[in-house]
Amino acid sequence: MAVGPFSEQVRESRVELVDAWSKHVTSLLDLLSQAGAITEEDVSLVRGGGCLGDRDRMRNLLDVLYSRGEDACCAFFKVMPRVQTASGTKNPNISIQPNLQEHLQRHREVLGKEHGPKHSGNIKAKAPDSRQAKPYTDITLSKRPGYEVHLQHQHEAAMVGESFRGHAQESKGQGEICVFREMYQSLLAVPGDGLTLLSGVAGSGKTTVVRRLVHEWSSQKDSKKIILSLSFRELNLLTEPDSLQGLLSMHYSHLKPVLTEIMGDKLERVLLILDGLDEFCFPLDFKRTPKCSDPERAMPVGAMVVNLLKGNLLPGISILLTSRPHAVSKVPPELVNVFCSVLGFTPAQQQEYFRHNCSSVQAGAQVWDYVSTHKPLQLMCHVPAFCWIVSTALYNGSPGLTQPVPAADNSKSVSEDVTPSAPCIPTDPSAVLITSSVKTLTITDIYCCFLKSILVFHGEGREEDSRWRLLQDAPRILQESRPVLRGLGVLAFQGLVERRFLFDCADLDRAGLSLDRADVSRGVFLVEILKEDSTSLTLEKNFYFIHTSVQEFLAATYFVYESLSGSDPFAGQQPHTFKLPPALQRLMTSTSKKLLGAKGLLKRHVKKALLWSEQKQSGHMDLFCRFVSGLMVPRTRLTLDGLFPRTGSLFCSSSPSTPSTAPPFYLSLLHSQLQSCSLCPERQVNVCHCLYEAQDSGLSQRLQSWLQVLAQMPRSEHSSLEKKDWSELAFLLQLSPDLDTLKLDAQGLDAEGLRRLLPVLPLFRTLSLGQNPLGPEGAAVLSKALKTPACRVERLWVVKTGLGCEGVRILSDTLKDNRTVVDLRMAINDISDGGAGHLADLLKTNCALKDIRLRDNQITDKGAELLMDALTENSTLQYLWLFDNKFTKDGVKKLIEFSKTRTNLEIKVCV
Ligand SMILES: Nc1ncnc2c1ncn2[C@@H]1O[C@H](COP(=O)(O)OP(=O)(O)OP(=O)(O)O)[C@@H](O)[C@H]1O
Repeated sequence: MAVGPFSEQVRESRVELVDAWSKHVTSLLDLLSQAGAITEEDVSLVRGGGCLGDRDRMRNLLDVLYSRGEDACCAFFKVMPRVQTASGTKNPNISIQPNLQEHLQRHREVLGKEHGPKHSGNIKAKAPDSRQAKPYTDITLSKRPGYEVHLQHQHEAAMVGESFRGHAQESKGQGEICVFREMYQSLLAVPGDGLTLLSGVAGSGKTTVVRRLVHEWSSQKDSKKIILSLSFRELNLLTEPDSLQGLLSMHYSHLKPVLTEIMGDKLERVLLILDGLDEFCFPLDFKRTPKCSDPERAMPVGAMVVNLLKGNLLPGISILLTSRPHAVSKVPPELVNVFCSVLGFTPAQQQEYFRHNCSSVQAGAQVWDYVSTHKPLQLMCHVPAFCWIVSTALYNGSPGLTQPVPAADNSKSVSEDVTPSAPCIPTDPSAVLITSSVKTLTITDIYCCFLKSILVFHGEGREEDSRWRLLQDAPRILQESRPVLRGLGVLAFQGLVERRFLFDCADLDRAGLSLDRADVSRGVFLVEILKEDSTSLTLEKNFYFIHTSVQEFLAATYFVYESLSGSDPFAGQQPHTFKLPPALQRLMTSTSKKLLGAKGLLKRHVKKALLWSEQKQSGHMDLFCRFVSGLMVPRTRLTLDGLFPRTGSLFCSSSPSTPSTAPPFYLSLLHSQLQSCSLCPERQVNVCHCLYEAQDSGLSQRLQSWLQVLAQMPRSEHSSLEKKDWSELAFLLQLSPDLDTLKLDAQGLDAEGLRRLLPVLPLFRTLSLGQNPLGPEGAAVLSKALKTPACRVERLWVVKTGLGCEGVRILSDTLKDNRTVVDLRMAINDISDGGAGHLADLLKTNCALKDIRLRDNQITDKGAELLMDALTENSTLQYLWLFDNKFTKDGVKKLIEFSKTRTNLEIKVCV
């Protein structure tokens, strides 16, 4: 039985509680049993056969609650306000600590316990030794006044590491780099900063920052700040209007007696944390929500949040709001005082993370060595949640991931009598991964190993077994896990289709995942994959996958499993459309199976999945498709041997060994998707990620050729780039965090090619794209890149790119709002006086450009006049190159004279 603050309060306030609540004992019993906090047996025990009075029944109830522990006592305090509202009685003061300081001390203790450091998902993690005493690895953040939004239509996994690119060189315009301690100090300062918005991709550590902040504050007795912390996941459960006062007193019942005092004259001391805006399912209408400044007035929870963020409710408090990037734009920029981004772990912090979170220093070093030599992996490891997934996968080591390496003698004999597909097993499992580089590592490989390691090593009663015995037994364990994995897959897939990330007990039941069943190892597994959402605002249990990428992986596992088994993964997944009766559904499936055959059906399903993701331009299916592509590789599936049905010679009749690429039909499906011009650039890059996961054999050669192009090396005879697919280059560039300059002069790059590079164009400081047929359409693409809020382009070199007057017009319009480009080179573009006029308009408002080069552009004296006129209003331009244009002698003279009048401006012209 867990004793905590609520149990203590039940014990200590026994007399007051009996006095005040005996007359409500029947309602309390009803609500507590509905909430599952007490059992039927408890209820009859409390009633005592019907002959007891209210006070005795109340005493019995308190005894039962105390014996049931902290959760039951907490439930008791939560149902109290409901009884109170229903009966209309005034709340009896149950406080035993009338003094504000004592209440705040108690509050600190409660929050401190709730926000204590948690070990990552592994419930069987060993007790931390002295090396692991540090529960958090420091994380890198950036901080700046104001607001920043990210590229839309991009899966957040694709944005991983992008923020670091900008900061590697300097932090100009991107905010200053800081660490947790600085953020902690500014958030706990009195008075505070108003609204601080903390943005970061999934798993980047926002909630961990919140936990650490609250935990450290709880032990700082002299802190003047009073922290109140709520998560949007909890707020989602408030379907009925409520007042802020009601909400807080329900959430923090121990603060109830002093809430009015806190909300009265202590507002500048309050820090309200609202965690996970992206999960909030109610609309936030900042324009039309009625203003409300009364904390006692009931309103829908969306209106409450709007009024809090606008400062109508509790004016003067500080707020820390956390969100994934895609939801940041829900908040109007003018309300945000400080914008922080979680950049994640730097390589040094990753190394430190592995040192502290692997079972030994040596294991940590090996994992780091491996990660640091695999760029795609290292890029993903900027995100702490990936570090955990990667270290679990790598450390536990699944030999299925790689080819066998020469095994130690003693292990060789062991491996020989394992299943035929099991590879040799060396003495140290991690060594398999660390030493072998036979197979390219994909993200799917990592997730397969992660899942296998949890299933095989983390089950109840497995710790005594040797790792080798367990690995030998893995196919059996995986086969036995099929039902539970299928259930998780159904849940994950359905959630993905409906964009749902929180599931209730009914969802779990429908997926056959009832947690009540007495299957211990299955329970343990579920606990590691599905986290219970310990909401304190209602008593309903909710669950979410430990990380969204794990949900996406399990959805893909389910999808591929069903497709390989000849079933339709989409069956029953269209809740809003007409559903066939199950018998008819089965009949149709078996008929199409006969007509199409297993191979035809599989083709049909994967095609549908790819098309489906293509239609979801939001990108939320990107990672799912990557995993499906990875799992189409028979060798990758081998890591989860025992789980997938054996497809025999379905797609690999000619191959005696397990194929290490996806079947040809699948690869050609991806290639034809890549050719499609209707796909948006981000989706096209994702198709390349899919090709990478599917182990397309030509991809690595083509990437090598792209590297030669980037290095401006003469194309080798054996170059595999007969036809350039610019999406592949965009893919390659996404994996290259160190690139600062994109130099693609004279590469035949046209507007369509440039469009495919769009996701990466804004990331570079120098874009050198001269001598390419870009034309005005290309200028329009560049314009989109320059409009991206995260744009870093400083030097835009588009010499001889066929821009013409129209292209210059498009670029000039965009540059009016751009603050990053300082150097614009557009010689030999035939821009004429019309183009010069557009640039002149630009110069009247732009304060960033320092250098413009316009050699050989058919500009006459008229164009020169327009430019000089505009330059009288511009004080930032330092160089204007006008060689080889069509000026008269008079025109040249005027330009030189004008230049002399400007000390900071040099105009170059042929004399
Ligand atoms: N500073 C840290 N030190 C060690 N581990 C960390 C740190 N930050 C995050 N982690 C690990 O990453 C996991 C995910 O972190 P967290 O839940 O804080 O991310 P998040 O940004 O809130 O994600 P989401 O947007 O999905 O809610 C944690 O469970 C923990 O294992």
